[in-house]
Amino acid sequence: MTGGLSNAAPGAPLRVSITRKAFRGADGKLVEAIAHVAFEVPGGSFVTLIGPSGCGKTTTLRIVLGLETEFEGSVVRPDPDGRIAVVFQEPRLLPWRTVEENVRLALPEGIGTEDLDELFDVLGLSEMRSRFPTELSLGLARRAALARAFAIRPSLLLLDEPFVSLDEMTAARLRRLLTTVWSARRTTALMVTHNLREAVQLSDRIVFLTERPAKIRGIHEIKVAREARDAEWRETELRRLDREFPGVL
Ligand SMILES: Nc1ncnc2c1ncn2[C@@H]1O[C@H](COP(=O)(O)OP(=O)(O)OP(=O)(O)O)[C@@H](O)[C@H]1O
Repeated sequence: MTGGLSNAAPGAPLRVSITRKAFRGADGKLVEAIAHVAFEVPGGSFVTLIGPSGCGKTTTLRIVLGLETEFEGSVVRPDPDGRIAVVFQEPRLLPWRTVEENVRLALPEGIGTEDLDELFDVLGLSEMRSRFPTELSLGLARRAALARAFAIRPSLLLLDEPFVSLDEMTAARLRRLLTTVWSARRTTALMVTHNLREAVQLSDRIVFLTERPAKIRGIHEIKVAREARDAEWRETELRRLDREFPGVL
């Protein structure tokens, strides 16, 4: 069955309600990926999906993106004319283009390049604009991928484990940069991660999923302002979530 994918009014939430998604495996058997996953991402907020490996997180993002159309349920996107930006686990930059060219190539018609200076500056990429992706560390390449995503002024931003396989210091720096750039260019964002620390630092809402086939295990709201989430607050919050959702931390 093909699920509904439509666009709501600008500023509206992203509404996801997937009542079933199954894949046919190579052996012909059906693999149930998602049993029932329903949540909202309020307009201009940052929501994280967290759950065990293989539980259906990327599949949920692919459904929101419109790449998977065979599912039961509905997805209502926030903006009828809006652009969607995606940041994948791998930066996916064109190796034969410079950092700046990679970003410019993503710009749709009607989006000027005048504020790219500010974007590169915020992301600490000003000196890297004319470098090629092979000349960048993985951390810098991830920053370039963030620049490319924010440059198009998306009304919906999807992030699929954007900081996986980085050392903790680099990942922490990137999380801070993401918070800064997202605060400056606020958009409705949905991120997938395995990392509860990351979720606690970045999110307004965390959606916990069960093992495959994914169901909602619980939804946790974070009302504390990001700038007030210091190390002590984060540790207390993590302990609280670890008690409520054992095994995630
Ligand atoms: N195209 C496909 N064909 C068959 N099975 C698939 C396909 N895509 C995903 N699956 C299966 O669906 C389930 C959910 O996959 P998905 O990639 O969404 O999980 P995930 O939660 O993102 O995993 P991870 O955290 O490891 O990235 C897995 O069992 C996976 O093997």
